[in-house]
Amino acid sequence: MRLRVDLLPHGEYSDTVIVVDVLRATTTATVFLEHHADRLLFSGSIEESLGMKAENTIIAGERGGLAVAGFDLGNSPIEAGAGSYAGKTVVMNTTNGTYAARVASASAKHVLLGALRNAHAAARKAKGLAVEEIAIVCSGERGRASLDDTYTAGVLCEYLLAMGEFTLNDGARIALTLRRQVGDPIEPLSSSSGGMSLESKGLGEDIRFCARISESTIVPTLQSTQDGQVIFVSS
Ligand SMILES: O=C(O)[C@H](CS(=O)(=O)O)OP(=O)(O)O
Ligand SMILES: [Mg+2]
Repeated sequence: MRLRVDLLPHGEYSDTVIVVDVLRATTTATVFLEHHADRLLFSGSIEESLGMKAENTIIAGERGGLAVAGFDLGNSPIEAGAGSYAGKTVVMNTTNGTYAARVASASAKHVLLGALRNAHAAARKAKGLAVEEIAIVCSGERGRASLDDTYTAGVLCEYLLAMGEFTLNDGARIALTLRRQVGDPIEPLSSSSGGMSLESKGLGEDIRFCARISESTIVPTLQSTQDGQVIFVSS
């Protein structure tokens, strides 16, 4: 089986993908499902999100790390964890993560959302689904590779290598080398450009939350892409 890490979304995926945006979209998505959201709908734009306002719908996301005017919530996993979403659809749109997930969903057979929070569960689920390739797709930071997502990809690779044999691409070797050199996740997350930007906005507690490894067994899983709607549910 091939194990591939793309440091940025690439475009074409044939088998199983784990999309990573540890700061913060895939962490926050996991928390929404932990708190019983029926489903997550990843929209293509802020305008599309605002057009989906309805009863039993929560509109969440950010620009520049902060909640958008007219949205119910931002992109904070701590804020998401303060609510209960049973019977609700959460519509998310963020700068990097929801875009990467939409790119992967256009071609892959299976798409999972991974973060440090659900790393072990996401790796195990991907191993169970994949036939020939697991691709870990880092969302990155505004079109550039990011330390936080690359480190998280390294943690996922470590778990996967403990579950079986893989041939690795260069991206997987880079991610593993980073993970093996830097044990503590706080360091790469807080020194990444996304992490420094969150800290400067007073959102440092989110970084600490996102750095906790394998506390959740929830893996957001692509349910459908019908009519251009990219929907994730709990698995
Ligand atoms: O909300 C976040 O943490 C980031 C914001 S930014 O791109 O770093 O300004 O968005 P995400 O899509 O979760 O990377
Ligand atoms: Mg990010």
